[in-house]
Amino acid sequence: MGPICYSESSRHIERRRSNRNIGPEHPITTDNNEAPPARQLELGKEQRYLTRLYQRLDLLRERTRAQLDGVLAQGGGGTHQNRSERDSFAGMYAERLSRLWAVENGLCFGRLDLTGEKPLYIGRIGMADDEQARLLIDWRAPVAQPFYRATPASPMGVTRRRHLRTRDRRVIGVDDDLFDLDDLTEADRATLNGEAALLAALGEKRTGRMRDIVATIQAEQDRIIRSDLNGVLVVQGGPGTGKTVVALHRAAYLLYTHRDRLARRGILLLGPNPTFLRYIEQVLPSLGETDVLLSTVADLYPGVTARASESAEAAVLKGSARMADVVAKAVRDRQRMPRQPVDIDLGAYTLRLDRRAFEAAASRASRGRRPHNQARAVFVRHILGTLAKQAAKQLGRGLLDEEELADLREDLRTEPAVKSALNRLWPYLTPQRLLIGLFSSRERMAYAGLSPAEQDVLFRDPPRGGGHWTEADVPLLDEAAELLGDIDPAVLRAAAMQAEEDLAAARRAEEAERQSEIAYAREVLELTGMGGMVDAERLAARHRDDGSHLTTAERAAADRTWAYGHIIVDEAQELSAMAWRMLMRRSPNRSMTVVGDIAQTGTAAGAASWAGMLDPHAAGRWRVETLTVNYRTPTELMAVAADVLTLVGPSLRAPRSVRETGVRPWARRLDGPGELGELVAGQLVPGGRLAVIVPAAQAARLGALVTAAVPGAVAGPGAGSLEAPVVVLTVTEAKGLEFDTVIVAEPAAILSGSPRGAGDLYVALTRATGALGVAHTGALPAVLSRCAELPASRPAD
Ligand SMILES: Nc1ncnc2c1ncn2[C@@H]1O[C@H](COP(=O)(O)OP(=O)(O)OP(=O)(O)O)[C@@H](O)[C@H]1O
Repeated sequence: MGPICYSESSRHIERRRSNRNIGPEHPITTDNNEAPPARQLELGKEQRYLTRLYQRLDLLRERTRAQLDGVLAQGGGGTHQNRSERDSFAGMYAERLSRLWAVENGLCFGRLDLTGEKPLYIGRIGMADDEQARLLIDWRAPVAQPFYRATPASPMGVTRRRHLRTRDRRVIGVDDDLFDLDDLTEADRATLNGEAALLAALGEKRTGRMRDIVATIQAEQDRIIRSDLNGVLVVQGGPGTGKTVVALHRAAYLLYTHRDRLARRGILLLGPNPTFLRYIEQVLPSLGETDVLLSTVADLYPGVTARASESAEAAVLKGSARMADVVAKAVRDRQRMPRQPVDIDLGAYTLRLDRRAFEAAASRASRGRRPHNQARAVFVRHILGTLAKQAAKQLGRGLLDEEELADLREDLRTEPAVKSALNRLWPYLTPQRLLIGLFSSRERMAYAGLSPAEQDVLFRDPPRGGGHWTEADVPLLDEAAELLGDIDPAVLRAAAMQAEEDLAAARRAEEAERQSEIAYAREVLELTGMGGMVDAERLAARHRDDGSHLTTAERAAADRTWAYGHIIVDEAQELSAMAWRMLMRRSPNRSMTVVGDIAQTGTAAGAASWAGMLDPHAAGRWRVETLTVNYRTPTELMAVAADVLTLVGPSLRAPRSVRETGVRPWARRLDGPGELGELVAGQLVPGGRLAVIVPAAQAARLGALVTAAVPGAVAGPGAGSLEAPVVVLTVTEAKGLEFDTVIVAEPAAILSGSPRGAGDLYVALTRATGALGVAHTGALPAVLSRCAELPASRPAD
């Protein structure tokens, strides 16, 4: 037994293989499709099966909807327990229903024929009939594994792997890989062509949103998706090797396989920026999984939205590991005795706190490594004790018994002068207040160990309003929160009561929120087809009450100390040492998938090696898997990118591309930047998406030129950027994304724009799935000499 070999076509296949660099692990397949009647017969058979599956899906949806309706119809009355039981049933049915709706497209995409067994159909979810006979196998189930892993060398009992291509509810194609030559029938010959599914998927126009690849996962990717949950798995791979998409499928796989553990603790998926999260956000729902928290470092600290920008120098310094020590010292600075003793004027008499009294209280407070805000209670108790004794003496009351001293202590506690002295000596601190105080005082920065030059980089006046936090501040806030601990809720409540105006404003906001929830509930009802059956206002009210309805992801997002069941980090090479510390606190069990490419590191605070970033936290507990095949960028484009990669590191190797287009990348010299708009307009392909990737320093100017010249073009990563036919982005903004056509503008400025300029240019050149061009006003960098320089006004044919 072995892979099929037609005399004529095998040579053809070998040629296709070397062209597309598909490895020997792939079964040999042909695109011999000449047997229409036999092929039609196969299509008809598969259509009948698919129709049956959709009928079953419709039935399950109807049943689930009836169950949900039944629970909701019971209303909101009864005991608390009744209500909470009903809520959890309603939540369960609603989730099941949305899962059943999510799998409409591509419900079933494969069939596995195994020796001596009935064929298994593989799809997005598992389904059985009322007698519990399997109709469809979830792609994540162990029995589905051969669909992705079987090779001629190791067929895993598979005789045939069939890819079903469907549109809406119709079968439009079947492509087979055969592993058994013995029983080759006429029908088999008509459907052989296993690579077709992959190549068809890769050749499709991009929509601006990442799609799932569940039908065409490749063996090396499948191994990563199903890799063990424990420990840190690093997935290293060049651009376009599927790291992101594999990470997303791994999240879906882990939720399926370890649902109990992960449903409680949740999965966090960290991406580089909000645009990237929007780009990938549809993949998990299309796999039927909605309860994964997608976030960026900038959004990981509850209550802070870090969008301000700062110099690269400041970001690098804030990201360095020694900032942990700086923050710790900044906290200790707030527990220091002033140079002079503190006099507390109580009108009738004056109390004095000297160094001895302070140090005795401070050393008691610091025992047991309590966080600052909790230690404050011990400090205050001690100081009040000292002051009470002094007061007794001054009042001439001599020795007091314990009870009298306690009364005196309590009296002193409420004295404004005492309160104010205590607040100076050991203030309640929020992380925000600590950092603002640190960066606006050279004296405090010096105490925390920052040199005068570093103080110049970090100094900033205390901010007037919100919106001043940067991404690099977030791990520092988190670090500070660890050392400070929570503030006593009673203290917080008292402070909140004083803020009456805020409360009134909050009430008004709440009413607005209520209205928007009702509007949202209406939309949900329409979308799920439940309108008419359930009242939107009642549904909204249900979801407003006490938070018990929140999903795991929502609860985790609001809790800084949440420990996730698993964390997936994409573009992980960009994370600073301080960001890793923050993440590791959220992953005490060190169950993580870390996805990235050291060669694409753009930020100076990012990784130079995985060991450098992971050894401090998970020495001996991380393993590396490498992806080697580029599914995005055609060979011709990758050749240009590979030249640039040698500037990043002479020993680095670009991944091999799975396909070629026959179109060479071009370069076009512009007489002035003003020509850029016209050039871009000439490259538009109907229905295709084009990105112009520009140096950060010229983003505003070039963005304006392109948007003025091309209708519908968008500059920057804001709303609508993913859907626009043309978008102008910097390299940082384009990281992780892909487009049909890419034009890299002013590559020399990208190269010289940062210490990691070569890495940036490499990233920019590898964003295209189809065509690549370079537009330059100065000389073309020598490293891009492989591009065909176009003298004429028409850039490429
Ligand atoms: N097995 C597959 N079947 C179909 N498409 C695939 C497959 N693997 C990857 N792709 C496609 O290749 C493209 C690149 O994938 P992805 O963005 O995950 O790569 P990446 O390694 O994260 O790239 P980068 O590091 O450049 O951001 C995507 O369009 C993805 O859908």
